[in-house]
Amino acid sequence: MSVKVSRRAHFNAAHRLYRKDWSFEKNDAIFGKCNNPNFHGHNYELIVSVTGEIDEETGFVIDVKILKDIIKSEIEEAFDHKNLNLEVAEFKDLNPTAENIAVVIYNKIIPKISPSLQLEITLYETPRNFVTYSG
Ligand SMILES: Nc1nc2c(c(=O)[nH]1)N=C([C@H](O)[C@H](O)COP(=O)(O)OP(=O)(O)OP(=O)(O)O)CN2
Ligand SMILES: [Zn+2]
Repeated sequence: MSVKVSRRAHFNAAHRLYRKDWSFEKNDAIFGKCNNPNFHGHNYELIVSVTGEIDEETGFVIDVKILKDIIKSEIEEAFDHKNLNLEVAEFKDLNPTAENIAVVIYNKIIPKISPSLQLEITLYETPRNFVTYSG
């Protein structure tokens, strides 16, 4: 019996969408107000979902306390109240779009959970814009 277990989390972060190898004009044409050189911020809402078989002894797919601690150490402590472009190594040369942030989050969490479990990341950049990545 396969069940999906989810944990919500959130972090606030600043970012700028642009490419260093493009002119300001080209970045402006592609990324518009998201290319503001002074950055802008979002209240990111994160849903981390883990799917797998229920353990017969515990009744858990994964203990949500373990999931909570992984999200805290791997994501919240690394991203919350940070400038993603300037302060988070993964985005030094990677545009911090919602898509790329979701992939980075997936890659940080996947080594911390059992290989028998499937991981899915849903990231809301705004209440209306969200992405989902599952490897
Ligand atoms: N595919 C993507 N498109 C956009 C991304 C992204 O990460 N992936 N990001 C942005 C901006 O960073 C930002 O999210 C845009 O915000 P905004 O347009 O203000 O979004 P809202 O939902 O608040 O806007 P509405 O006014 O409600 O439409 C842009 N594109
Ligand atoms: Zn933005």
